Amino acid sequence: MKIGIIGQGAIAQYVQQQLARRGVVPQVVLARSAAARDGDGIAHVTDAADLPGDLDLMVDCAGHAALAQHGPAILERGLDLVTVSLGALADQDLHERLLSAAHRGHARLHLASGAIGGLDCLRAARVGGLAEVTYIGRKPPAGWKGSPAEAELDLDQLSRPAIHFEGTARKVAIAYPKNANVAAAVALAGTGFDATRVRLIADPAINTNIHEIHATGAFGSFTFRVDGQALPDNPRSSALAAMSVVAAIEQQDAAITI
Ligand SMILES: NC(=O)C1=CN([C@@H]2O[C@H](COP(=O)(O)OP(=O)(O)OC[C@H]3O[C@@H](n4cnc5c(N)ncnc54)[C@H](OP(=O)(O)O)[C@@H]3O)[C@@H](O)[C@H]2O)C=CC1
Ligand SMILES: O=C([O-])CC(=O)C(=O)O
Repeated sequence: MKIGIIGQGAIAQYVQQQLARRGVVPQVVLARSAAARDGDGIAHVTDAADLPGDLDLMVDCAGHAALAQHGPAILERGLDLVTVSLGALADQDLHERLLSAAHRGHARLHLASGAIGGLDCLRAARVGGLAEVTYIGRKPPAGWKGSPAEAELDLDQLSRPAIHFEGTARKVAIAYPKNANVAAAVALAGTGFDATRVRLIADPAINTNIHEIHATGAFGSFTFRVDGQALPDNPRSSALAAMSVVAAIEQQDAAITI
């Protein structure tokens, strides 16, 4: 597969390392600057129009702004796109633009599962009717740096768990673009952005990113919890999110998928 990657941060680097283990070197990186990293030897471009014509897949590891900036043009030229920036779809206008670009280009936008699991259960349960879905995200204070939690709490002085957001998945996905893509994943697999309830907690007693789903419906009830290790280069982002991108790439090439 000929792959291009958007971004060169913590997730993108993990993905590149894992691809290298599988003998795959990305053809191109779409970045904010065309200057290649020392020794990476990969072409860098800053505009989707400059991507090589023979790519099989683009992979967004760069966040909401990058998906909004490049996603529609990539899909419109007929290139499938894997993204980890699911929360961007809470913006209805962008959602529409991505959808119509995908239709026009006969391309697909694949949403990586990210730092959470259990989305298959929600997707199936939705068929019979979901009554209530709640997502609770809990991270150490450092994991909320650079988010609206800083305006609610003194993250450096926290001595007990503190809630800094309660509301809908739509609100949180837009307000916390670097931290609440998981809420968007739960919403998109389950009851949607406006019906999914979300609570975010900064907890000084933990050192993992803990994500929980509680769902009830015609199927019965379901609880999911993951204690995720953060990526060494970014305490905000769980390693599982980067792993899910690699898993999504592997699915694109597989004859049998799960
Ligand atoms: N679905 C999920 O569960 C999760 C999703 N995420 C999403 O993934 C994103 C990336 O995470 P992570 O790698 O840890 O973050 P980092 O901050 O480590 O890296 C972000 C990278 O994206 C690049 N970037 C930002 N905007 C653009 C743009 N417009 N065009 C091209 N590149 C751009 C940055 O470029 P530069 O170097 O120039 O700053 C940087 O290389 C998060 O912002 C979040 O939205 C994160 C964790 C979990
Ligand atoms: O990586 C995580 O634990 C979750 C995250 O940042 C997000 O949902 O955007």
